[in-house]
Amino acid sequence: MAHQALEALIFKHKGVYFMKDMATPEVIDSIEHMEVRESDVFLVTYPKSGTIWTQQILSLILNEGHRNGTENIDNIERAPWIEYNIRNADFSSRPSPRLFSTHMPYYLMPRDLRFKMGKVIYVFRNPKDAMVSFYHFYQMYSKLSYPVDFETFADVYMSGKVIGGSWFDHVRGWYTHKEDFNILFLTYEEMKKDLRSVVLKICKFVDIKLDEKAIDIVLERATFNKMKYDPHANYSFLPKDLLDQSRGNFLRKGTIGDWKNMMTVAQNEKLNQIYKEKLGDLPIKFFWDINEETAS
Ligand SMILES: Nc1ncnc2c1ncn2[C@@H]1O[C@H](COP(=O)(O)OS(=O)(=O)O)[C@@H](OP(=O)(O)O)[C@H]1O
Repeated sequence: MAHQALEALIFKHKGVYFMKDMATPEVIDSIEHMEVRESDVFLVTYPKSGTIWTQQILSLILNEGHRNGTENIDNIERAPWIEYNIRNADFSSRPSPRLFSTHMPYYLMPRDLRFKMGKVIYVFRNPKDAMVSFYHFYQMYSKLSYPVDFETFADVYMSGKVIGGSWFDHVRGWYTHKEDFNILFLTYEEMKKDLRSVVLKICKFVDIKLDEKAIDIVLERATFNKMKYDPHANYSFLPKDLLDQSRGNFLRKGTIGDWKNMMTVAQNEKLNQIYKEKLGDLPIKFFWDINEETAS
């Protein structure tokens, strides 16, 4: 029953799951033909992997008005989702450089990106923390008629029947097709460990030169505590009938290793096994705990 409640929120299209009532197969299919500009930046993530954090960083890097607080633009408007265009933004009339967000797999992206037009920033997070964050997100998701327990959620997540599909397929797909795109890979964990280096990497990738003072402002405004209370960044602007943040916060804990407080030994072993089967051959390393010195 609880499994059914979760599955009722999504629909499957071309091998991956989307939020019901928020996207249609026609819109998703049309994205392939979207015209891409050289200066476009597509932020791609599996859900709960650092999307809104990176949206904030990119908004700060690309817009002086965002850094000095003179503009009044929500990050969802600045970096609209291409598959969930809830504010009906007219993508073609947006000034450059345009910024877009998406949770889509590589094979549904605009075709022009394959010709190395535009830039892709792919941020991924270890699958255990992404799962725990996702579980808490579902508690706030207003379309879910009653709370789902963690055991059920972990089951559904590991089978990939959640928004965005399987974490394992998403990461594998993007990682093994990276040569097809002009792409920068980042991890949530490296952002946590050394945000300055990540911000410098992003600046280089998007070809923006900022002085030290501007970099410091980006770092300061992208901290967890600053973002938690920044109405342009914390997604409090989402309608309550979509996400009810009185039941939790989008900016919840913002750390590495919270999975240890939630997952049972059996769940952890099961996830490790799936990881080994699906990604064991790839040279990907993660920090699984905030105190780890080197990724494993
Ligand atoms: N500034 C900053 N620092 C550290 N962590 C941050 C920050 N901003 C967002 N977050 C954490 O990112 C998690 C939400 O992921 P997403 O933004 O990808 O969610 S979504 O896919 O767009 O729904 C969610 O993780 P959890 O706290 O583990 O739930 C957020 O807290």
